[in-house]
Amino acid sequence: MTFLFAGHETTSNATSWALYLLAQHPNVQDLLRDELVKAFPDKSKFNPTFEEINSLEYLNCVIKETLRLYAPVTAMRRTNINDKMLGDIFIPKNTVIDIPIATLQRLPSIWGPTVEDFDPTRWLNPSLTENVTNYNYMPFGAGIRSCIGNKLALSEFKILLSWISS
Ligand code: HEM
Repeated sequence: MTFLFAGHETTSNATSWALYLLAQHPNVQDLLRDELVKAFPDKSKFNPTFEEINSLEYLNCVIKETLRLYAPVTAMRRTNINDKMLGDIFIPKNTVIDIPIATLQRLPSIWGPTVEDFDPTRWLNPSLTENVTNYNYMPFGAGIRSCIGNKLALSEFKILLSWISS
């Protein structure tokens, strides 16, 4: 049941947003299609391996940027089990902490003035991603309870999008 709920809605939601963004940005769609047609010239033989689908740089950027702007899981909740200092803030034991994934992924202080833009190439530009870490870009969560289906989801998402876009 967990796999059904955690694995179905999230990936279908991400794919829908990717298609919406591609429809809004035909230039991105063209660049993606160019990469796909080059990698898989004969669509009737489209059956990529894990390595092949993950070697596509622009596709990877489109996926990362979609998950940044429209994180399917918008927030996570944790309860700290011990008293803790976070910088100079004291967090007492048993405090419920919300981790706002979607907000972190749209903070101008991290992503700069183009934060609201759908710009897959930001992932190729170190000056636009220099402040990005696993703790402010985390569509699959972070730490030991992060998404167990991460790699499966990314492969599924990439294959679906490639099939539709090529
Ligand atoms: C784009 C697709 C997906 C996204 C964005 C996503 C995101 C996440 C996030 C953020 C968490 C942590 C939630 C929390 O701790 O409150 C999580 C946990 C989890 N995900 Fe995913 N997920 C995706 C796809 C999948 C798939 C395909 C599966 C399985 C087939 C899956 C199975 C799980 C499971 C079992 C957990 C709980 C792990 C644990 O508590 O140790 N997810 N996911």
